[in-house]
Amino acid sequence: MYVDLGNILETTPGVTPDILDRLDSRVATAHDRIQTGMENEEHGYAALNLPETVDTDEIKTAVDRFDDPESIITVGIGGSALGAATIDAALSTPDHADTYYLDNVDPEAINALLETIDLEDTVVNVVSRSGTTAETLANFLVVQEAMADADVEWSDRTVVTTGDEGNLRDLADAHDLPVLRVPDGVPGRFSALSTVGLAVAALQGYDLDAIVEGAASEADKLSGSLYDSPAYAYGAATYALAERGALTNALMPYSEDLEYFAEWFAQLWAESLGKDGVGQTPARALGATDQHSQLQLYRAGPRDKVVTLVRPRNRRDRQIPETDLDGLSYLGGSSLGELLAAEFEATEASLAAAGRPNIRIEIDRVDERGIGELLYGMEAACIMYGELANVSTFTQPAVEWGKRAARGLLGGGEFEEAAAVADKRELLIE
Ligand SMILES: O=P(O)(O)OC[C@H]1O[C@H](O)[C@H](O)[C@@H](O)[C@@H]1O
Repeated sequence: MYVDLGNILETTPGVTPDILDRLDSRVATAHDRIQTGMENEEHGYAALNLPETVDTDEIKTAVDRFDDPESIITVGIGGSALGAATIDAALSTPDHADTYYLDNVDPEAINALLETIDLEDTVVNVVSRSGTTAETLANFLVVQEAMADADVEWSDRTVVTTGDEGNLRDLADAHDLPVLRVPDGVPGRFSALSTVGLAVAALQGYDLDAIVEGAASEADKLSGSLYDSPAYAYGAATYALAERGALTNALMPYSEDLEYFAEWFAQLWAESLGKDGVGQTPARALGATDQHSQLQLYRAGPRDKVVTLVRPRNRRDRQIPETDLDGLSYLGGSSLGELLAAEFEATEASLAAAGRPNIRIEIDRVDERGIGELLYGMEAACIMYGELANVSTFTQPAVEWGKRAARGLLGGGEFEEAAAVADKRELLIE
């Protein structure tokens, strides 16, 4: 992964080489803390050990029994869906299995899927770290029933990824389902490089070891200086920018294959860093498409953003046919890749000219190695940001409140505080 901070120095008042140099001594201290956490396998920090600890053979063996399915349904939410979906979206081609992610409980969407899919040729991949998430368990019960109704032996078509306890573990034990274990100390949003994120990749036949090698190459670059570690450079720079008012981080991949990566990044950044009244709001954009929709705001709206542009340095290309249409001759002889590169650089220039900070992130290619680099690099960046901002990166108490509230409102437990707040919604305008 390559991180180019060039434009933030030119565009952001107060972010000077001098500031980065001073920040670098704090990066060194934070790196020591991170290393201690990794060595002691502390909760959260243990995720950065995954390139060394993940057992790819275990994952491949667990899914071996499923022979080339037509479809894969992943039932999971948040960190239990986004990592797998990001890897899959980056690597999938039309000859792979169709993949679906039940990460919502919208009955219309689930009915539509279950009514059209061939359940006999489907593998169900159920993922929940806690094993207790209401949405995931509800969706799994629905899928299980649909399979039984279609005379499909659901227990032969299901693989579970979960922890040692919880409803999902009980269910797996009761039906003798194959179980992949969620490693200790790895929070959901940092679990893409574990059993949680790699089971779909294994089912699809992607090269798990190359994903892990990509991640390991970023791990090798973690050091006590932001100038030597692209991941730390990104974490430290976005922190410095947030301190100077860049409270939104618009992540804009110039690659359709990386569109989902922006979704994954949004959870990582929002849940990890949004604490104690601080944080940086992730926004999702896609280049070049959103140049024609969101760029106006990023260049001319409030000065409260940094734009992160992401692209592969190499990709398969396609020539644009020559044309003699008036005014279009400039396209002839170019390729779509060249046009996309010009759009990317034009966006950087356009933001910089308006004094808007932007950071460039590149990988060599969107392949197994590249996606491993990006996932690991951004996780390390996030942890570095969290250390500098002094937030508890690995907790999500605000989400827990909502989970308990939903359960309480459904009658699954007392939570009077939520009921009292819900009852106060009386300002109905019709
Ligand atoms: O994997 P699970 O335990 O089902 O959790 C799924 C998701 O639940 C919550 O919303 C947490 O805030 C997320 O961080 C987590 O990824």
